[in-house]
Amino acid sequence: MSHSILLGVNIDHVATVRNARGTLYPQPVLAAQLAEQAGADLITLHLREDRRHIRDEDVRLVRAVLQTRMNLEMALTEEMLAHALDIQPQDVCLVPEHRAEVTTEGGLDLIANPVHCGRYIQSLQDAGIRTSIFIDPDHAQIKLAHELGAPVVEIHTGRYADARNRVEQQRELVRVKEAAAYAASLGLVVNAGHGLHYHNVQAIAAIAEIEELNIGHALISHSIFVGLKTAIVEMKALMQAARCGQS
Ligand SMILES: CC(=O)[C@@H](O)[C@H](O)COP(=O)(O)O
Ligand SMILES: NCC(=O)COP(=O)(O)O
Repeated sequence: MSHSILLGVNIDHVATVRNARGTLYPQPVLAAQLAEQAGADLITLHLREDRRHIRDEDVRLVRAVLQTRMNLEMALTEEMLAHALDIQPQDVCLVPEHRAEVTTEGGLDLIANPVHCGRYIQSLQDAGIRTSIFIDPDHAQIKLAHELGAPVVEIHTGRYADARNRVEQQRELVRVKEAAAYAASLGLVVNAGHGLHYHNVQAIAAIAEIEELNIGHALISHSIFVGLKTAIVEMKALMQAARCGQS
């Protein structure tokens, strides 16, 4: 457990803006460099099968210039495994993908296919790539992630973020807290992410077992109005204040 908490900036939606018009700008690689200069502890990017935002060239460019750490999110496909083994990011986060989804809808279901998931974890770990599992706050899934050899889990905070009222939000917060404590008790590195923004991040950042938050859509959205540097500085300040019990 640490007094500081790391911020992974997910730059997917810089590419969304670029792809909207098919221009060369805004460049995700420039966003990655500016984010690092602003204090991002790592850069997260999701190379989706449908390339709706981040594309193969973005991953190569970012990997070539990154000073901190690349966390590459990918589905469990042979194509994506080959990309990861070629690019050699410091971290990979295995996430479920469904083409029709607007965004990631849930954590990876390890229980449904443990052998398949275990093979990807083993291949990545054998290549020296630290493997994280994007996972629901579910003890059975977390236990299996540990048994399959994943050193890291990223707890899906989507249900917390999408809660329709305070009661539901509190219930989901308790699930995240209990899952974080359980994962840490197994010796896993515990991260969290999805749907976090400037008004809901505090309660998650205050969870002592969580080492890193990956935040993208809300931060990039805010940067449209205040700039990327300010958006990152503000988010890190909120996270750190929450971690130190000052919010
Ligand atoms: C796994 C996760 O929650 C996000 O990092 C993921 O990238 C969401 O997908 P989009 O970025 O396409 O919304
Ligand atoms: N894994 C979560 C992530 O990278 C960013 O998710 P979001 O903040 O874009 O919802």
